[in-house]
Amino acid sequence: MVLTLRGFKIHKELLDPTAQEALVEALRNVLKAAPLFRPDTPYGKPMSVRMTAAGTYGWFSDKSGYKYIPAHPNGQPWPEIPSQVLSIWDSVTGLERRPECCLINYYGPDAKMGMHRDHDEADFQWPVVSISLGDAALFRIGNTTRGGKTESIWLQSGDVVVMGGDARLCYHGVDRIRAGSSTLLPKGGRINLTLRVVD
Ligand SMILES: O=C(O)CCC(=O)C(=O)O
Ligand SMILES: [Fe+2]
Repeated sequence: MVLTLRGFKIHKELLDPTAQEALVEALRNVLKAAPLFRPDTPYGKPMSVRMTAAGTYGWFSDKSGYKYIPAHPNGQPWPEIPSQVLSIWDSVTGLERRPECCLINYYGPDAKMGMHRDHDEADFQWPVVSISLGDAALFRIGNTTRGGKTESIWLQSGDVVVMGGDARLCYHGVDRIRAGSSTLLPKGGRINLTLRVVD
């Protein structure tokens, strides 16, 4: 089932439990090679989400701002994006072009993500694809400018969201996680993958 909310295409339960398990297994290797870290916002406050990445680029934030970087803060190149993840991109976008960054966000029980737009990429014609695994998250969608009315939807494990077209530059964020709502991740919490064409 695909829902459209303000141009965000939400593929409910696109990934069945077996596909979700396989994805978690593939991510285990990525996380071993590129451990989660907690970036600082440009305002100096640590983010509540921990993150890492796979692909040519990883997304990074510190006092100097937001940017894409070619290696993990520990100096190692980012691992490759797992093939299962690329197949999901292929199936929901139908594009020849593939993403160069798979950002991996880990939300513990108290983590959230403030309203923002993804606008550090070179070309906004390419969509952003987001994959939810583990605990459910209350996802809020706003407008192309900050403020105004918003709408929220719970994203469940296995849901895949495509932000393309006018929705590509819409504000969005995660208000909260419903801790314990999924048993997919052994330690609980939520993993969100966002796939982006960077260059
Ligand atoms: O966790 C989510 O569902 C959204 C993540 C997000 O918006 C981002 O990483 O830019
Ligand atoms: Fe985002």
